[in-house]
Amino acid sequence: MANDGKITVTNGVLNVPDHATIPFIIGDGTGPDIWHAASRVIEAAVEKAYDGKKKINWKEVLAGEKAFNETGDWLPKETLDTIKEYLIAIKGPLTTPIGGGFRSLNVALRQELDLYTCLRPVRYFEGVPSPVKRPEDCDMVIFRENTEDIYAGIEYQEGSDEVKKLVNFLQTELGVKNIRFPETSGLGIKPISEEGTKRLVRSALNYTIEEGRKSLTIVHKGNIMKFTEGAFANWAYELAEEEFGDKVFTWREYDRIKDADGTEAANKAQSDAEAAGKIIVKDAIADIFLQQILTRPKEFDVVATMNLNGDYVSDALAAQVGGIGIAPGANINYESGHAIFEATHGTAPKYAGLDKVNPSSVLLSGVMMLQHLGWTEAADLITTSIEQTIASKVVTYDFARLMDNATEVSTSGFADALIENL
Ligand SMILES: NC(=O)C1=CN([C@@H]2O[C@H](COP(=O)(O)OP(=O)(O)OC[C@H]3O[C@@H](n4cnc5c(N)ncnc54)[C@H](OP(=O)(O)O)[C@@H]3O)[C@@H](O)[C@H]2O)C=CC1
Ligand SMILES: O=C(O)CCC(=O)C(=O)O
Ligand SMILES: [Mg+2]
Repeated sequence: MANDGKITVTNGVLNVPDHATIPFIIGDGTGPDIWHAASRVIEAAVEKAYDGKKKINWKEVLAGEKAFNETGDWLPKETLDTIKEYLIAIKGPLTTPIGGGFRSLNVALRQELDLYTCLRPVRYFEGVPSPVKRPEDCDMVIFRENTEDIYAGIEYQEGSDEVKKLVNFLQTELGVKNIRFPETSGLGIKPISEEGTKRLVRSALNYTIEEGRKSLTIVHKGNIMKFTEGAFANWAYELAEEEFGDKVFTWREYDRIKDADGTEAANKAQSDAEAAGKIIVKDAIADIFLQQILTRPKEFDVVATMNLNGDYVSDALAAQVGGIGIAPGANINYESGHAIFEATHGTAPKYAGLDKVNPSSVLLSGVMMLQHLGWTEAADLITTSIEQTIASKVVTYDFARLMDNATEVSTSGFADALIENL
């Protein structure tokens, strides 16, 4: 096989061979259940769309429990090297221990490969049971900054020498007086940078333009964390106005017009901008945002936010369209071309090996991957098949328990039904 099926990138554009080699991590817990189902559907869709002309050659790389059992290493260097070399990968979920133990392998992969955008589209599939009245109103795309924030892992344990030094430094050098219980505090540091913010917001605005979306909402808690979350909002607006000036109308612009010429002039400027097809760049404080995505979801479209907010928002929005069983995602560096596609959910360990959970999240992550490769025909076949299969009420347990007259199928049974409906 020429070039061993390697995908390459030239000036940000992918070169994808017809027989592409894609590394995959099978994942912990329910990872193998969903991977076996999803990979079968992807293979069948590619075969049907291209009649053998295009093909994916899966290349397994190890991480998590399987890696530890086989190599003694949770995230072997070979895995990182292979993904670096082959550019695009897909993975199942990996376990992270709580309150101690090793740091997240999922986060480590994103940091090692500098996959600064966590892209999580949230859309409704007709027939999926949802806790809200009009789930179809929720059609949002989350751009979550993926390398900074408290996920950088700069955290010191209560009682450690490091925390004592840091508390002492904060109190004596910086005059900090309000660590409420300095002897028994653990401390975490939250780095948010101008570069990190701007590259994320640039990717979100490029996407907004390319996909013909209408608005970008910057979600932050900048009233409380002024120099991290507040700075994120400021840099986001700055980037939007400096680099996308003729294509956007920002709420900062609105405020400037309002201050100079009054509310009526500002309202007119915004409606003129909307009529001209400009993207409205606005912001929302994270707490009210979590309320408004439920009460007025139509007002939100593309969303840009930091790592922790993005993690919470991802699961909250997934719930609105039927839950974490149908929530895909991708971790992308648009410049290097590196990308790892993965579901939003975790390992769901209580269901491991039961052939029970919904494979749609990792499968739709595969659909995102096919779109990213330009293999849109195969991607569309899978999307349509998921639509038809759910509409016929053939679903896994998570949907079946909330639907009347559903036919509950296993993970592999759902994959069979999807292949049948391709
Ligand atoms: N990117 C990654 O690899 C991620 C890894 N994790 C890790 O996963 C582990 C478990 O995390 P936890 O917080 O329990 O979250 P999980 O997402 O693993 O599971 C929580 C619940 O979500 C539902 N769920 C999850 N996956 C599916 C699916 N495929 N189909 C249907 N329902 C599903 C189940 O709900 P119900 O009980 O109602 O049936 C499950 O009990 C932790 O170690 C965590 O760190 C977490 C998130 C992302
Ligand atoms: O890495 C983990 O274990 C959890 C990460 C997570 O929840 C996410 O990225 O959505
Ligand atoms: Mg999460």
